[in-house]
Amino acid sequence: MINTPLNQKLRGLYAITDPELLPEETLVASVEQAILGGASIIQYRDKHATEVELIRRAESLASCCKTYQTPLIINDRIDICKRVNADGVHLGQEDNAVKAAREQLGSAAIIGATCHNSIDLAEQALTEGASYVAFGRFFNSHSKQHAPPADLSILKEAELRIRLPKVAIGGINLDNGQSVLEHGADMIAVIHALFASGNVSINDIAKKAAAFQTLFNH
Ligand SMILES: Cc1ncc(COP(=O)(O)OP(=O)(O)O)c(N)n1
Ligand SMILES: Cc1nc(C(=O)O)sc1CCOP(=O)(O)O
Ligand SMILES: [Mg+2]
Repeated sequence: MINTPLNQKLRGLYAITDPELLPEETLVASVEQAILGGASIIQYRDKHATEVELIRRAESLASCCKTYQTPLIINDRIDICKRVNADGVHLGQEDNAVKAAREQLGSAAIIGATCHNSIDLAEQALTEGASYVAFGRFFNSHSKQHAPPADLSILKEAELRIRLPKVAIGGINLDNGQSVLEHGADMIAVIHALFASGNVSINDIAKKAAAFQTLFNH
């Protein structure tokens, strides 16, 4: 396993941003609420921003996350991670992506890999130097409806075979989160159930994050 002091944080609620739910005006304040509620790790995920917007938003988030000593992961973009001095990247199934990221970001970076429903992909990610493996989607997802489905049993299988923290993602909410943890997830990654509106106020994000974090105490 990669030995970073941040490894101790690879457990708990993994909050992922979404530009539709969190426009730039509310992005940092919303993420701050998630952190205050107890989120352990933040991912900046933004598929539609321009280069300038990506850098500006990632810089703002990096500054906020640094204040709270909460790791910031950048989705897809090693270059943006380097540019804003974030803690790591999350990568999909591009060829050798994890290996390239490890080479470019060094041994202290947190590098996550999407493994869908596959132990083989997780083994490959481990070999290439990943810090954690992500499985999903476990439930219907508002944020990525066509992500490949996964079965909760993959988490138990990974527990036996992959010596890395395991993230579960896809449609996770306060009702099904406990079952995901019971199957062996170390982190639950959430967009919609944490950041979707229906919030009476921004403070509700902190309350929801705290409720997710409570699941880890059982
Ligand atoms: C924690 C976490 N797990 C999975 C994903 C999905 O990554 P990917 O398959 O590359 O898809 P996009 O997020 O890029 O659409 C993730 N971002 N984070
Ligand atoms: C970004 C992403 N990746 C997934 C995968 O299965 O790889 S599911 C997903 C969306 C997660 O958002 P929500 O909590 O709103 O379902
Ligand atoms: Mg990706």
